[in-house]
Amino acid sequence: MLSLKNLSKSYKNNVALKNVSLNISEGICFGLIGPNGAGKSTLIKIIASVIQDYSGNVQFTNNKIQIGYVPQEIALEETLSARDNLHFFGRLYGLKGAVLQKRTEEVLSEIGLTERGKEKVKTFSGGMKRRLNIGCAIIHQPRFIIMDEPTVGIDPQSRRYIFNMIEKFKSNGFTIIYASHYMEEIEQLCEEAAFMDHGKVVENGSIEHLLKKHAVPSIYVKGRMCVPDDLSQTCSKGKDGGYLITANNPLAAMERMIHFCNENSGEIERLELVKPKLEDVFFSLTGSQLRD
Ligand SMILES: Nc1ncnc2c1ncn2[C@@H]1O[C@H](COP(=O)(O)OP(=O)(O)OP(=O)(O)O)[C@@H](O)[C@H]1O
Repeated sequence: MLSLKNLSKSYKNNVALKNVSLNISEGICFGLIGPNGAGKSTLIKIIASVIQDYSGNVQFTNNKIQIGYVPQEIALEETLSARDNLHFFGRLYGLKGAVLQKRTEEVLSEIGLTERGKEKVKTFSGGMKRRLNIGCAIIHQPRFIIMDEPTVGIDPQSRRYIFNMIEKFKSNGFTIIYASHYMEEIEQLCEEAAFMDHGKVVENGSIEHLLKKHAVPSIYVKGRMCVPDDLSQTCSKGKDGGYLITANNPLAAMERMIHFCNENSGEIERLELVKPKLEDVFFSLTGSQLRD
């Protein structure tokens, strides 16, 4: 367990974190979500010990736990090869000799760069750099991996590759903290998440709990028909000329639509349940006002 208690951090007059407390269980992927400037990177840097002048307490149950930190900005030496970058980071973590050689080859294979190991990083695509950035963070085999927006600016293939790596980390019992703006990534990868805004945790819990508490399901209906008065209050225009109706009991709303249509000789072309999304939770908790 990682326990964060009353973490606060200011950059001169700018308050980045205000009394953040969280418990993060081991063996899960924990998502950090929030608009620009919410404080996610600051929190991550405190956990990774990159920032040390803060108030509050960071406590790991296992004091000897090793951390791998994947920073938001790619931190590689462009003029060196992938292999030499891995060597460099491995040596920083105290690896040497045959162990360092073995780990370097293992990591190159894990990040799909064995064939390109000799090439200079400056010739790499965004996806290759992101994968190598992760490789440098796991060279010392940490069981706790912190990733700050690791899929920014990459193609779907590299993203899929990184997701598969994360699934493998999870099946090996590793703990991952994953910050992202991409809500569908958090939904797909994480068991639990915290929403941050203006330096505070505004909500946290399991993804299921967050969706249940903050997002209302909807139904989508399209056809030659009207919407009954009792559903029209929560009805808005959907795509392709259909209607989106939010309803706490979507199955009852679907039944109501079918009956109403039958009674009024309408015709339904499409009727679907629209599952609530984490994005709905995000806007419900943080609003839609721009942050810059
Ligand atoms: N080195 C710094 N000096 C001054 N202010 C900073 C510094 N780093 C962050 N801040 C400020 O602290 C606040 C929190 O920033 P932080 O980078 O932690 O947020 P974030 O949620 O990670 O944002 P983003 O999604 O844009 O990466 C912001 O107001 C930011 O401008």
